[in-house]
Amino acid sequence: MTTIQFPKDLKWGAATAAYQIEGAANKGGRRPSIWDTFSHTPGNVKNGDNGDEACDSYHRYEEDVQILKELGVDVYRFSISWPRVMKDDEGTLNPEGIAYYRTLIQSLITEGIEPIITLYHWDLPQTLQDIGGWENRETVNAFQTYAEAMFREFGDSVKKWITINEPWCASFLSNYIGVHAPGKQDLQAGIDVAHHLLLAHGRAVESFRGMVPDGEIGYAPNADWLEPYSNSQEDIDACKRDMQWKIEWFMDPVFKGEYPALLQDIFAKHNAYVKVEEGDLETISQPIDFMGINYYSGSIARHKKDNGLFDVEAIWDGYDKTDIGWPVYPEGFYNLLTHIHQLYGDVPIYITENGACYNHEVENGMVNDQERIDYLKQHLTALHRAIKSGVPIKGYILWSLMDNFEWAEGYSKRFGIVHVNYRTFERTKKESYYWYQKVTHNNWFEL
Ligand SMILES: N=NNCCOCCOc1ccc(-c2cn(C[C@@H]3NC[C@@H](O)[C@H]3O)nn2)cc1
Repeated sequence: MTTIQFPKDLKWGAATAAYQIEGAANKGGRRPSIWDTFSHTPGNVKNGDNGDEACDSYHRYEEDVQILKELGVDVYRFSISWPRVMKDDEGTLNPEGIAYYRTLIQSLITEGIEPIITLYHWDLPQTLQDIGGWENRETVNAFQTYAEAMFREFGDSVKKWITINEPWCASFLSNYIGVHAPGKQDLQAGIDVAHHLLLAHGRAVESFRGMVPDGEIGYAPNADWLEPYSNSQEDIDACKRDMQWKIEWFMDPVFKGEYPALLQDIFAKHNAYVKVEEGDLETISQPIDFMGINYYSGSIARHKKDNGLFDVEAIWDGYDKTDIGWPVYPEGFYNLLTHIHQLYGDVPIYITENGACYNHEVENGMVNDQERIDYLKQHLTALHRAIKSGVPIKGYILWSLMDNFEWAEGYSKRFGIVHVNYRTFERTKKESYYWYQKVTHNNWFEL
């Protein structure tokens, strides 16, 4: 048997996000977010699902903290619901919301689990969307006000912070492709939102340096990996264009202080331009302490003329697929991490999301999700290979602790290592939970 042994200081974690697990959407003074509006609009979310109740973690957080404690993780990554903690967009706190997160944070620390807070995990207050949302530069100011309030309230006990989760999803998937909230299909809107998300990231980092001097802050881009189908320049260039859309478009501004020219030229062909104001890139590119990487899947891909923005076509035939239909592609994880290391050097990296959708149900009190264990083994092996290649990986945070509201897929797609019964909210630890529990305790696993 082969064992995969990780560095002793690697942090093990699990992740969730507010709108996906909390529920209590209209309780405790929470205001509506764009995902409340989007999910309550017929046709946007599978089966008409919404986050009104979700996993009811707002009321069941004590049980969830115990599940985390038994899991043996070092860190728990969760997000703060902006509309739950801010009464308005001018900085007025909602005491009930603040109290909820203070209790959650203290519960985690009491159990020896380090909290990692994500400030923006897509649940923008609807009141800001009503003035244009992230397309409006005013939302950047409101985000900085919110971030400063959170640093003031929780910076004494929380030392690791993530500004923006998956800016590609929150900008292009949501405002150009249109499958996530607010559901626009406008390339210029996607570019404007992406720029303002990066600017909001930079503003929060600026505030953080003065307010939490002993803390660490980063952000969490997502990327997949596209491997050229052939060594033709056409296929190589097609893959490069699509990957730049997730990697360079969101990392060059932060680490190089510029947007990639290749994509700016492509966007210009569609009369879409990034509108950078004086000082924006200086704000965006100030140093951060780590980068989160969210990876799920990838595939080979090839040039296909007039296909989408980048004349590229992913080829998913022949791959094992998860239950959300994405190829199982662990080599892409290794390729992505070493590629990012080559591009940006020794920026410390946390894997802030990696996991798989398998929709097993409870049978005789257990959930046999061997496919998820196999996915995790393959991807942790790829991670181990990347670490051995010199990529500075500081932690692995599994998506997700529990089944939850998977955005436009609703509750039809289960990513958790803990099963959730959405009628009773009963939690059932899956076989993958027990497998991961051994990894977090031993820091190695057997292939
Ligand atoms: N590339 N072009 N696509 C064109 C067609 O896209 C159609 C749909 O696309 C996508 C792409 C990506 C995702 C996605 C979901 N998660 C999982 C969540 N991560 C944050 C956390 O909350 C998890 O729930 N990560 N990524 C969904 C849909």
